[in-house]
Amino acid sequence: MNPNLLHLLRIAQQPARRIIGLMSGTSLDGLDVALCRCEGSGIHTRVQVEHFHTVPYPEEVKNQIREVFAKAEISFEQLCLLHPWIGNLHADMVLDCLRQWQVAPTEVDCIASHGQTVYHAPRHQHGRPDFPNATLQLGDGDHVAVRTGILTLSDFRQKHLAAGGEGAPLAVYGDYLLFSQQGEDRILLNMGGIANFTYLPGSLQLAEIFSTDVGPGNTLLDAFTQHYFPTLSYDANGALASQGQVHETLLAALLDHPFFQADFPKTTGPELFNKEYVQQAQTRSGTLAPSPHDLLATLTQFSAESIVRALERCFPVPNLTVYASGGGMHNPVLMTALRQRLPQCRFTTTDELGILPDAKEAVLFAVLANEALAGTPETFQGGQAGNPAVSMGKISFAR
Ligand SMILES: Nc1ncnc2c1ncn2[C@@H]1O[C@H](COP(=O)(O)OP(=O)(O)OP(=O)(O)O)[C@@H](O)[C@H]1O
Ligand SMILES: CC(=O)N[C@H]1[C@@H]2OC[C@@H](O2)[C@@H](O)[C@@H]1O[C@H](C)C(=O)O
Repeated sequence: MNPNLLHLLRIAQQPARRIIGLMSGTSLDGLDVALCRCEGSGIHTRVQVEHFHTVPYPEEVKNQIREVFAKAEISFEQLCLLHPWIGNLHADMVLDCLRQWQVAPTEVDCIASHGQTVYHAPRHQHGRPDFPNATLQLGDGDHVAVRTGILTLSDFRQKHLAAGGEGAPLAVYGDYLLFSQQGEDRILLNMGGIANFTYLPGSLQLAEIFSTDVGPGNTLLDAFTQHYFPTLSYDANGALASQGQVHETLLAALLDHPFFQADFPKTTGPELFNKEYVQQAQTRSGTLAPSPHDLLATLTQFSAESIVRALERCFPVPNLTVYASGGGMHNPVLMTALRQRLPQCRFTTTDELGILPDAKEAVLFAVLANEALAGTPETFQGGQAGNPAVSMGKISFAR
């Protein structure tokens, strides 16, 4: 037998595994690296985050990715080169972290590599009925495995697509395994480039659990902050938005899009929520030249309002505990708007559940890899459409 398979079998049979979860999201801010100790599997999964670090993307890396990011027309050569290039880049970032943490690569069982999403095209967004839901993450797993010497699982979203999902949100699987609690209806709200939430009913009924994207989290805020204030990459602590006024007519135009009326679950990305989206809403509402501060105030309210409306549509009397994560939870203007609009909800963060909010998505990919190795797809049997009962991740051996 190929010794790689014996190695895989040994890792799968261990009571616990050390797995590095990697996530680089739509904000292009960097690579989240979470070294996790995953014990057990399925609903018995226990995770301890041993180390976490976000390795910032240098400006040059962001620029290379931006050449293809969320663009319908690109250089095919650039796309081809980026796939191994990002794989090697992420591998080097992992090796740097391991050196800093004084952990040898041989002490890690597996890497769970999400890769860099460069294009997300659910059918409702591409609008071509003869083509399926599609999504593309770059950063080839074989390159990560060979360069680090660590078994790597990657490209998690394709199985979800193949089994009838939109390739996202995948958070629901890990959220269910780690955070379900009998007797408390929970919302796990992640505000990254795109905002999404998972609903975990206190009844623990698998069929009621679902996860959906709800609209822009920070993606528009980042785009216009960078546009008007080129030395800044985001509106830190909402400092710019807090100096502006919300334009109600522009806000109404921003919220007037079929995406918001479509049924849940649904997914989206910066392919829809981008500068053109805002410019079109400005044209329709006749608000052509709001000041940069007013525009950022309005866009922050837009992010908050799209989250609030999604929650209100799903739960007519939202009386829930909301566990926030992702970069948006550091924005007090956004968080205050959410609290004001949903006074009956209790807002906290996943810290309360033992997972650092900035690490949450990377941890969830470690959990997906743990399930692929040691769990069974049956764990999710009976889940809603959108959560197919499958194991995700492609296996790359290091040798
Ligand atoms: N102190 C802060 N104040 C305001 N915004 C912040 C702050 N810290 C982070 N952010 C926002 O969070 C963003 C990064 O969030 P995060 O890393 O969760 O996104 P992501 O994982 O790239 O996106 P996604 O989850 O959509 O894939 C930044 O681009 C910025 O907009
Ligand atoms: C295609 C893609 O990368 N989608 C991301 C993105 O970032 C947030 C939101 O849009 C979510 O649907 C998803 O990531 C998280 C980790 C998920 O799959 O749950």
